[in-house]
Amino acid sequence: MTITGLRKSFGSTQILHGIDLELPRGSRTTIVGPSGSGKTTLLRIIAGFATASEGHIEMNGRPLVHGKTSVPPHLRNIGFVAQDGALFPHLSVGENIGYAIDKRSVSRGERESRIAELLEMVHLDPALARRAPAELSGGQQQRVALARALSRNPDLMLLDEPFSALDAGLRKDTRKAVGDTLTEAGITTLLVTHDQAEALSFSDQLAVMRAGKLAQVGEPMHVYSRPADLDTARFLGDAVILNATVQGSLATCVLGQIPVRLPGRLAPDDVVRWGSAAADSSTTAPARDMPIMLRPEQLRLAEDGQISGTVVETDFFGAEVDVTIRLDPSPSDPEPVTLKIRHWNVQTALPQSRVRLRVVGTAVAYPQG
Ligand SMILES: Nc1ncnc2c1ncn2[C@@H]1O[C@H](COP(=O)(O)OP(=O)(O)OP(=O)(O)O)[C@@H](O)[C@H]1O
Repeated sequence: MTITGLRKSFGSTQILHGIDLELPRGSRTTIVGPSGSGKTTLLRIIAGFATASEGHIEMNGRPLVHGKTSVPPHLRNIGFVAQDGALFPHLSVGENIGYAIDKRSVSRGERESRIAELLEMVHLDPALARRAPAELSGGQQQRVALARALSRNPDLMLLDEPFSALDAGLRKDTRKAVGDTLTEAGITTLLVTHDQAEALSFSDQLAVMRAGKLAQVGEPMHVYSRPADLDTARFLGDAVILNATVQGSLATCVLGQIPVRLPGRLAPDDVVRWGSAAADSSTTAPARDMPIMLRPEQLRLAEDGQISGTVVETDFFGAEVDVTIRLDPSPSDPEPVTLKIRHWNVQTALPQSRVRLRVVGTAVAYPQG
C-alpha cells in the first residue's frame, strides 16, 4: 500500500500534515507516537471510516483514496482490530468469527470447519467456538477478534492498539502470536501503538509520528540507534544527551573522545543535511559545538575505563539495573555531570561505590541541536 501527501483537517485545525508511507506487501509496519499525534486519524482514513482532506492511498495498484473521493470501507478488503476487540457479546465465539462468512454461499459444515481453521490460525482451541466471549481471557478475546478480521481474507490488517488492555506477560505472548499469524498468512499489517517497546519489537518498519507528521521511517533498529532528531531519541527509549565539540567524525565531551555519525534519514527521500564541514572526517574541519546522543547501554562499567565517577543511586528492574553516576569533574567540565547507564549486576554498582566507565560504539551528533 502507498500513502502519498495525505492531509486531514477538522474545521480549521490541520491534524495530518502530508503523510507519505509505503507498506511493502506482506510486511509489518508500526506507527508509534505520543497521544494526539494523529495515529488513529490516519488509521481511520485508511480503513475508510474517515475521509482525507487531500492525498492518495493506493493498494495493490487500486486507488482507495483520491483526495476527498474514496472507496467505501466494506469494499476495501481491510481488516480492523480495535483496542477492546469489540466482539459481539450476545454471539458465541464461533458466531463472532463466522459473522462475515456468507451463510448462503457455504454449507453449515464448511462454515464450521472454516471457523475451526481460523481459531487454529490464531492458536486457539477450536472447542472454544461454543463459548461466549465473556468466558475467555482478554488475550483470547483479542485473538478471536483477529480471527474474525481474518475471515474476510483481507489484503491489509489494521491493528489499533489491540494489546494495550492486556497485562505485560499476556501482552507479549499475544503480540507474538498475532504477529506470527499475520506473517504466515502473508497479510500486510499496520499496527498503531504508543508503547515504544511494542513498536520496536513488532515490525519490519517503524514510523514515528509527531504532531501529524512522520518524524522518521525506517528499520526499528536503525531508528532506535540513529534517531533523526532528539525528540525521537527521547521518545524511543532512554537517551544520554551530552554537549560536545565535534570535529570531523570525532566528538570531544565529558566522556572523552567518541566517534560520531549522522542521524538517520527522516523519511526515505529526505536525508538530513549535515553541515558539509562536519561530514568531512578530516581533522582539518572546523570544530562545532552540538549535542550528541548515546543509548544508556553504550556506557559500560569497566575497570580499565578512562572515565571515573561515583554511583548516586540505582533502580533495580530484575535482569537490569539503572545506575545513576556522578562523573568526576574534569578540567574541561568543572560542573558535575550526572548520567544514567544500564547495567546487569546490581552488586557491582552499589550507591556510593567508585566506578569506571567506557563507551561502546558511536554516538549520534545533532548539528541543528
Ligand atoms: N472528529 C474529530 N474532530 C475534531 N478533532 C479531532 C477528531 N478526531 C480527532 N481529532 C483531533 O485530532 C488529533 C489527533 O487525534 P488522534 O486520535 O488521531 O491521535 P492519536 O495519535 O491516535 O492519539 P491516541 O494515542 O491518544 O489515541 C487530536 O488533537 C484530536 O483531538
